[in-house]
Amino acid sequence: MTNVAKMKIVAQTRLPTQFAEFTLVGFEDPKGKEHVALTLGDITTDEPVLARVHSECLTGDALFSQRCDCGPQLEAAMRKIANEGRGIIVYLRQEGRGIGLLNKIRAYAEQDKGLDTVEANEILGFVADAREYDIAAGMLAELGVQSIRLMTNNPKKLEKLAECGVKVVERIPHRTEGTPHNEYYLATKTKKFGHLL
Ligand SMILES: Nc1nc2c(ncn2[C@@H]2O[C@H](COP(=O)(O)OP(=O)(O)OP(=O)(O)O)[C@@H](O)[C@H]2O)c(=O)[nH]1
Ligand SMILES: [Zn+2]
Repeated sequence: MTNVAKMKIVAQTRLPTQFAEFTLVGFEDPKGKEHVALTLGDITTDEPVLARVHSECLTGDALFSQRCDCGPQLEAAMRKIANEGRGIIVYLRQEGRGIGLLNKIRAYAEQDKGLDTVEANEILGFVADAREYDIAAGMLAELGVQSIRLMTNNPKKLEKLAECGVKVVERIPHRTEGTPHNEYYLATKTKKFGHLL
């Protein structure tokens, strides 16, 4: 298959959370970068697996930032998977849409001056979205996942995963409640990235 990164499972363990006890699987990609998947139940059968492919957002996922919707989206995904008793979260370490944490902070600083999220990336010399999904495809393949029902609002993500050979049988809308701080960000995602919000 093309566009599938060779992913190595390095270790795995139980991960008890308030939602369910997941299995946490630690991966290393061909460049030595670390990624994780959270799995619940048997995800190797031919029944499509409820899935979230989540790109790292330290500010949203861990620091409760209200500039974006990442934290609530991650939490909602864990909750939905727990309710079904089966699913997977592929957690990709492509912070800041692939530009890294410090550059994302630089981009936020540009947004503080009035630019939108796309213009801020561009003024810093980056493309609007540098993310790749070959690593997600490699993780899903390594874990024996055959097809997924993907929680996302991002049509580009569906396209890119399909290009990497991931069989997405259904898109499940994954909206969260906005805050006064992320209203403009979500509007820009709709306008410039075509997010279905
Ligand atoms: N460069 C940059 N990255 C951002 C910004 N806000 C959020 N991110 C990153 O964007 C990624 C999340 O992407 P989103 O566009 O929110 O959502 P998505 O994953 O494309 O789509 P959904 O599946 O619908 O959530 C994470 O890696 C965040 O760190 C920003 O203003 N600038
Ligand atoms: Zn975020």
